[in-house]
This record gives sequence, structure tokens and C-alpha cells, in this order.
Amino acid sequence: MAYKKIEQYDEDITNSLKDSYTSILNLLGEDISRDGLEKTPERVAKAMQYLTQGYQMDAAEILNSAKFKEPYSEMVIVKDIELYSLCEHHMLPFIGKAHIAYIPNGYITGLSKLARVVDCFSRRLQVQERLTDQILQAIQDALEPQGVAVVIEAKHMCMMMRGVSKQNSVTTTSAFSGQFHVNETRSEFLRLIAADLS
Ligand SMILES: Nc1nc2c(ncn2[C@@H]2O[C@H](COP(=O)(O)OP(=O)(O)OP(=O)(O)O)[C@@H](O)[C@H]2O)c(=O)[nH]1
Ligand SMILES: [Zn+2]
Repeated sequence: MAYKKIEQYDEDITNSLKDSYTSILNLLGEDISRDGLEKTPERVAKAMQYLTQGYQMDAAEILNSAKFKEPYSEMVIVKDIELYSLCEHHMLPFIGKAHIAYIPNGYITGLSKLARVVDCFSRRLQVQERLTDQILQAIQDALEPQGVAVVIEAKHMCMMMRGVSKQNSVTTTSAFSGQFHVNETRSEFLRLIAADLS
């Protein structure tokens, strides 16, 4: 299935990446013959393929694999979906949460599929804005609901570990379609994702 986690890595790609990471470690001044680094190029090769496995996933296939006819027509919200992505400028992580809502129009999808769509688009080189839009568009296209809302809050390591070095800034992005352009609906969504229901 398109959204299966990577369990086997392509040997040719892994070997090429391994050679590249050996050169990179060398260029960074490391002694690649020391014990702890012996397997590092291969580990990084696999880690990077894991972190970019979204390229092999198909959001439409994910959502359609559990699409059910259902007359429910109130807002469905899945909030606090953790996400791990890589910024396309520095290839450093940005980490946060996605909140997703949609108002069905005859069809619902499996709740986990919304979280899988987040993985599909976040496990790539990204900017937070495009990630937000892509999640929204995929849900809109697959379910044709009355509306979709996506809010993402994330911390960018490239702003924390380097560069401007700000440890506490959080970036929020949002995207809305259909009914969520109506102020009342949008406000209800924003109120519900802010509420602590635990
Ligand atoms: N809009 C947007 N910008 C991002 C995202 N992730 C990282 N960036 C920014 O991408 C920009 C790249 O700017 P450049 O000036 O080309 O890169 P840089 O010299 O490394 O910039 P500094 O990070 O300011 O040191 C930086 O301002 C980053 O903060 C993102 O998801 N969305
Ligand atoms: Zn960055």
C-alpha cells in the first residue's frame, strides 16, 4: 500500500547515499575510520529515506482507502496530530502539530487517514505554508466535503539551532476552504482546537 512505512530500503539508493555521506563526514573534518562512525553513513542514508518517505505516498489513495458513505454533516476535527518535517532551505527539522477539520458532504474518511495525510506531505522537504495547503487540497479533492480547515503550529530548528537563534518562536499557518470561509464556522473550529477537552 502507498502509505506503508518503509521497512526495506532500496539497496542502490542506500549505497549511493552512503557514499555521499561518507564524503560529507570527511569534508566536515570527521575521522570516518573511528569506531562510532563506521556505520553512520549507512544509518544516515536510511534515516534520510525514512524522513522523506512522503514522496512515495499517495494522499488520494490514503483517503480513498477508508472512504465511507455517511450522512453526518457536522464538523469533524482531529487536533494535535504531531508532525515532523524538514525545511527545504536547510534540511533541518521543523516539528509541531496539525489540526484538521472538515464538514462532510456525503462521505467521511477514516480518522487515522487524516493523520496519514499529514505524514504524506510532511515527510518531505517542505515549507510550512505549502505543507498546510497540500493537506487541505488533498482532503478537499478526495472527499469533496463542504469545507476543510488546516492549522499547523511548528518550531523550526533552522531558527533555533542556527541563524537567528530564537528558541521560543512558533509559526502558525492556516488554510480554509468552502464553509470555513464563513466567519462563524471558522470561529467554531478555532475555538474547538484551542479548547482543552481532556
Ligand atoms: N516561509 C517559510 N520560511 C521558512 C520555512 N522554513 C525555513 N524558512 C526560512 O527560509 C529562509 C531562508 O532564507 P535565506 O536568507 O535564504 O537563508 P539563510 O541565510 O540561511 O537565512 P537565516 O535563517 O536568516 O540565517 C529563512 O528566513 C528561514 O527562516 C518555512 O516553512 N516557511
Ligand atoms: Zn530552514
